[in-house]
Amino acid sequence: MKVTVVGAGAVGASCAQYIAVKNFASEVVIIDIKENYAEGKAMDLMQTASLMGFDTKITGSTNDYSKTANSDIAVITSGIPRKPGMTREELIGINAGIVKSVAESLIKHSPNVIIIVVSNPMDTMAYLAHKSLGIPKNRIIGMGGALDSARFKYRLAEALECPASDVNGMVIGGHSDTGMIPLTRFAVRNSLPVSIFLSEERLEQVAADTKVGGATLTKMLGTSAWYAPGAAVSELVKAIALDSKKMFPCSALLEGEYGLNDISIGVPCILGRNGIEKIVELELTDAEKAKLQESAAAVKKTNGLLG
Ligand SMILES: NC(=O)c1ccc[n+]([C@@H]2O[C@H](COP(=O)([O-])OP(=O)(O)OC[C@H]3O[C@@H](n4cnc5c(N)ncnc54)[C@H](O)[C@@H]3O)[C@@H](O)[C@H]2O)c1
Ligand SMILES: O=C(O)C[C@H](O)C(=O)O
Repeated sequence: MKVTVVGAGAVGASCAQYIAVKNFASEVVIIDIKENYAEGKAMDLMQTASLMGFDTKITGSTNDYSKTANSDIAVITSGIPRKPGMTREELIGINAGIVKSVAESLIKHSPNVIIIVVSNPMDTMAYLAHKSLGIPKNRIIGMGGALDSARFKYRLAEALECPASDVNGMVIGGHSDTGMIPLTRFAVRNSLPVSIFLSEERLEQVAADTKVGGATLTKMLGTSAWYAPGAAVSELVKAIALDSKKMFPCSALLEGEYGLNDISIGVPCILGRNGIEKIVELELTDAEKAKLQESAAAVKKTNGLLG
């Protein structure tokens, strides 16, 4: 299993690290435009192999896509991150050109690759990859919901004063400060609805904190987060590599599901060796449906800014 990670920055390096440490891929190639940067990150990571006990071979390359040839999975993290006070949508002007050219270079050398788009604004960048490449829709996956759901679980565990491993919950909708939809109705501690333990007001606070999870960290760090994003990507890569058929909310191109068309947005997906193997359609309440429609309208507005 060969995995390419484009962008050797904070998220790309964290993603390569988690993939290697989980030890399921034979090879990870990191690629960046900054001279020697990916090579340096790859060497540094390789020097952790004997310490961390993994056998994955990590190499780096400065923009030479021939090194990525025949990748099974490629992750696009190239582009600029936001600074405190910015929205993800403000990154479109610079990141759209980067994501389009990177996606085209990847497909030239790996015609069967499954692409995971991370660069922001992620739902629009995933849509752009679909429109630019025209490959089967199961092979382009936007990563946002897996991260947002991890943050939802973190906030639920905080409110419940329990370990995150005791809770489960999912966030669907657009990967934006206002568009995320934490599905509080379905969230559980062990198998019990969290509404047994938390008041409506506390659950609303959990949802609100989840939605601004990225902005909160950007304010604290001066740039956006990387550990949880990298870990979330590594879980999607692992589910595809191991053909696990696990469910994650992913930004998927919709063709009528949830009443939406011509948009990539976060919905529950089953991941396996073919990428998105199934989009799961939930029975949403009228209020949840309205939130999803509103979230989709905002993503479409951003898509409209693509040249
Ligand atoms: N979808 C998500 O959940 C999620 C989570 C975190 C970050 N992000 C996004 O991921 C992106 C990367 O964030 P980061 O913190 O790693 O930024 P970063 O600045 O640390 O790294 C980005 C890297 O991309 C490289 N790059 C730029 N243009 C390139 C090109 N054409 N080809 C190859 N490499 C190129 C840069 O040289 C840099 O090393 C941002 O757009 C950020 O908003 C998304
Ligand atoms: O918040 C950001 O801009 C980066 C990323 O989308 C995140 O949620 O951490």
